[in-house]
Amino acid sequence: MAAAQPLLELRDVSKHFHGGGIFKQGRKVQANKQISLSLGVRECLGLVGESGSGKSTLGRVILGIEKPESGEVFFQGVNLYGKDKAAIRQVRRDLQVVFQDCFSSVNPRMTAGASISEPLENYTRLNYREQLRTVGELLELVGLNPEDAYKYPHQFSGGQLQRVCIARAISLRPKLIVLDEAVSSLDVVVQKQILDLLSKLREELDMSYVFISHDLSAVAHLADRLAVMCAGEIVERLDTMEDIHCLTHPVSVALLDAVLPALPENRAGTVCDIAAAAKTIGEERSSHGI
Ligand SMILES: Nc1ncnc2c1ncn2[C@@H]1O[C@H](COP(=O)(O)OP(=O)(O)OP(=O)(O)O)[C@@H](O)[C@H]1O
Repeated sequence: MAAAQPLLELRDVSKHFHGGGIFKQGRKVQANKQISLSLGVRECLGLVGESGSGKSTLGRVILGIEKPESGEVFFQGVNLYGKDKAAIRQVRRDLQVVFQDCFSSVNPRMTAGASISEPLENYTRLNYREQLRTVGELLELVGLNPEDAYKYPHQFSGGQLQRVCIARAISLRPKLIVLDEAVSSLDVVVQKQILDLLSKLREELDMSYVFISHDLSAVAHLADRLAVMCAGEIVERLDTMEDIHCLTHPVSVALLDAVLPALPENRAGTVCDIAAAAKTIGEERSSHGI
């Protein structure tokens, strides 16, 4: 029997940029170098690495908005940079994104309801009443009230506005969401709430995530698998987060070292102890109500 087709598959993807301006003339930056990966239905891949390692570029490549020089990106079997534009448009609605900065992700002059409705207007033929009802349901799904549809971005807290952005991202019931540092600008309490929300929505709506972050503790909370990036390449992979203590690449170890255990009694100081703490940090946060 043939193996099930992965939801997302990258084959040998490479992307570089040429530095512009008088200070960077001709300098070539290899943002992604021969990256291959695949992702199944309802899976969450954590993509970690230090700043500039190419995570966000890879996220844009996966979203179909940053054409690589070489390699192929298949989503639901469709080559996102191929010739079949109709098929690409069809699968694009199943591919959404949530960015770090929720305030710049929405139009400050548009109500939350109008922002959430945008994808519905582009891709569906819902009438006004149906849109109103759908927006209300989406707001409830992300833990807000239907009346919040009439509020403007400045009337929300950062965590609430990120919920609005998540409501917009799930409005078309996508199959895959790229979460690009989606919780990084939030304080730890709100981070935990949004991670729990994302976890719940993944179950309820059968979605997959590519979760881009530099914070291994947040990734450990949500991801099933891990890819560590350095200088445009994937330098280490984990097929299960249970093995987080087995990471060996210097970048992985540095990321583990950057995870401070939440409680003083767990600060034993070795990389292995910190790895264990990274794995359990979500439980600690939960048990202490944060
Ligand atoms: N549009 C662009 N033009 C030129 N260089 C770019 C462009 N986008 C990204 N780069 C460069 O590509 C490299 C990878 O950047 P990218 O934003 O993908 O890294 P990152 O791992 O997401 O970093 P961070 O965690 O800081 O967001 C960097 O050296 C960056 O300067």
